[in-house]
Amino acid sequence: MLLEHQRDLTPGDSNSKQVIIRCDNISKEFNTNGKSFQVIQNIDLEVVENEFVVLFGPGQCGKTTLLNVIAGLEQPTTGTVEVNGKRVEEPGADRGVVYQTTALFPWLTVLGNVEFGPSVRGINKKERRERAKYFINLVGLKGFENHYPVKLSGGMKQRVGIARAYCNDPVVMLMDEPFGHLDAQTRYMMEDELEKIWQRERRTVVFVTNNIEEALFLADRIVLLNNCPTSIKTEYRINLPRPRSYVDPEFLRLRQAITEAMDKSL
Ligand SMILES: Nc1ncnc2c1ncn2[C@@H]1O[C@H](COP(=O)(O)OP(=O)(O)OP(=O)(O)O)[C@@H](O)[C@H]1O
Repeated sequence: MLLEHQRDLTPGDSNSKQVIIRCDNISKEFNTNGKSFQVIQNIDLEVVENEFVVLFGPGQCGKTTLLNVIAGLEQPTTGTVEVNGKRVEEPGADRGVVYQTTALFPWLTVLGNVEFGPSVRGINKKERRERAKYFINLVGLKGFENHYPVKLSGGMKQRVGIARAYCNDPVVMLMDEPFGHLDAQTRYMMEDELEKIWQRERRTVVFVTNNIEEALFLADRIVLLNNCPTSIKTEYRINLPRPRSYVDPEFLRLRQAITEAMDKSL
């Protein structure tokens, strides 16, 4: 059944906004001990400026691999990725990444971690400190600038990870289950915070999750992936007003419909 939200999903159809991420016929095979294992099969995906796209699909279907290909951490076996018109061949500062467990430098403070990227890029101290403080503030960590990571909770570490990625002024944010390790209450809070941050500091986002509530809370568009080797099963434009309510009847209806669609792809 075609949901109302699945209409208008041809690439480039999103109000004619500029395409920022273009994945063209991506396939990925891993070779382990002489055996090849296909994880991604012929994915075409376009993400337009400031769009929040969620990659949603069954466990181990290949979501992280696809994100890593966009990040330049994995090379596709066939196909190409472009970000802002530039071919992706390796990781780059134009792509900020946030992972499930954020690897912060333990010997640097919150401020040191957040301004690390701009300092490597040669941004002068005054400018990078101002930027770092702005983003530390934005993620709700004002007052923790001089704390070391070991003193921070899991949620606070993820906030630092988000501030660090933003501080490097990326064109796109790539987020791989950034709240997957948090307890349920903190996770809801962080989803809410991320939505607010994104409303203030718009970026093109690709966010990986296997949590349907999280996907519906955050996405402009949910890309539902098939089981491994993964391909795009279908897509849903999520037009619910923001901030969203987890108990809104339309939210619940979509939650059920998308969950059922995913179950069929298992
Ligand atoms: N470097 C690698 N070498 C070999 N196989 C790999 C490699 N990276 C991932 N895989 C395999 O590819 C498949 C997809 O993994 P991937 O982590 O991309 O899926 P996922 O959908 O993100 O999983 P999850 O929902 O558990 O986060 C898995 O079977 C995994 O074991």
